[in-house]
Amino acid sequence: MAIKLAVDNLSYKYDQLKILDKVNFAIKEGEFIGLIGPNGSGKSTLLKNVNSILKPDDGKVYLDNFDLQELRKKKLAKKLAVVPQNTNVSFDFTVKEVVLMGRAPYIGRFKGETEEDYMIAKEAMKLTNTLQLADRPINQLSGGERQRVIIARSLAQEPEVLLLDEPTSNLDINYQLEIMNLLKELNRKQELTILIVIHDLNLASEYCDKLLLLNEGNIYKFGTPEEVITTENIEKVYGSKVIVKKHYPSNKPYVTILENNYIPTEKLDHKVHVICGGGTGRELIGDLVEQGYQVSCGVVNEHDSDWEVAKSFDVEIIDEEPFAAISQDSYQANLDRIKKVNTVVLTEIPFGSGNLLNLKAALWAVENDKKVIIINQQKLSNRDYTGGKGKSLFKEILKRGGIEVNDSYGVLDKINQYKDIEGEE
Ligand SMILES: Nc1ncnc2c1ncn2[C@@H]1O[C@H](COP(=O)(O)OP(=O)(O)OP(=O)(O)O)[C@@H](O)[C@H]1O
Repeated sequence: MAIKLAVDNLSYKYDQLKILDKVNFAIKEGEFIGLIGPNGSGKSTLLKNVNSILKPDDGKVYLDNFDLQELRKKKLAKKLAVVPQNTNVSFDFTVKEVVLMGRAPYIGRFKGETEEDYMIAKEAMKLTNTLQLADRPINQLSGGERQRVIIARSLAQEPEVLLLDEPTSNLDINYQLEIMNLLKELNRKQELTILIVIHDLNLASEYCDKLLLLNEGNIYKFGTPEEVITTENIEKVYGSKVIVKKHYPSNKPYVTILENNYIPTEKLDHKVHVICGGGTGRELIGDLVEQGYQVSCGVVNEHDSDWEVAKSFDVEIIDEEPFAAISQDSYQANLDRIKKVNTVVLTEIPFGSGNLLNLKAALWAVENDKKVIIINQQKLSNRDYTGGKGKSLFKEILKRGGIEVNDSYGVLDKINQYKDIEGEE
């Protein structure tokens, strides 16, 4: 795909205050890019530079390899449309009139709108579900309705690139999804290239091909949602504790923000050890910590995503070097930890020769009268790469009293029951 929009070494200052500092990125034709970042990180300023409302102090923006500053306004408006953050319209135009304004770059001097202009405006209203509002004065509409009308106006421009500055901020959840679905459809069917400022990280992750994460006027990361929305990136840039899981069924990253005050300072007496790895324990570790349990986990490889989450919660970790098989020492350390806890949880880890000792640790736990809860929704046969050794250990754990549950909610239910029984004893 050809490069549609390129930002080359762009810097921008408001008075003497540097807001954007040597920003570089390129968007290919037909890409759907989300511009994310904390308040004040420079997203709107970047969009205004791309849209030529602001003139860069340094660097250039290229649209189809043409310097944007050199393009005549009408020509630019046929290629690039903007949905601004503020959708107030100063005069009391009707919706139909506002949408027709999108046709301005196509209407010759001293000429009126043609039949074709009306047809295109009507189509834009149909797409944005605003046709029924056509004769209403725009200033009497709700914020969400007005926002959809402004999107209709920009579609009437028949642009190749659409820039949107938080178009979903005033919308209720249904309209947010409706707008994002509409944008996705325009992007896929008409190959509209989209750059959208969006605060909701989960919407951004779900809908955008790539995300551009801004931090203090610099690009912190530009890549696929999987590359950008990681616990580490989000915590660094936004400064809040988060859990990043995969969202079902899209498998895109999904962020849950954990306020610090969600983590109880007083811990419960009940200790839980999570045998996990490869991201299978992330969600559960977060939930257990939030509920106040004393949590440990292992054996996990350093920098594995479970390890990252455990680290961010100061959970005790029995760890192994990155990508290394579990050593006897780590296995023993895992058993030593298990001796001290009330409950052991085995998550849905795929098993290979490198981590079979984690299954053995779960078996050891149940043989030593620990309560062992096993998350087992995905068939073991789909995640056993040990030629049957894993399966027989697994059967043994069940035979000796391991309790199966479907997911982390099931685990929390069981542990809450155990904790209450202990409290009564
Ligand atoms: N017209 C202006 N004059 C002076 N400073 C400005 C102006 N507009 C924005 N700024 C400052 O520039 C910085 C970046 O603002 P910008 O609006 O680009 O951030 P943003 O990432 O879009 O923020 P938000 O998420 O809050 O919309 C902020 O510190 C802001 O106060």
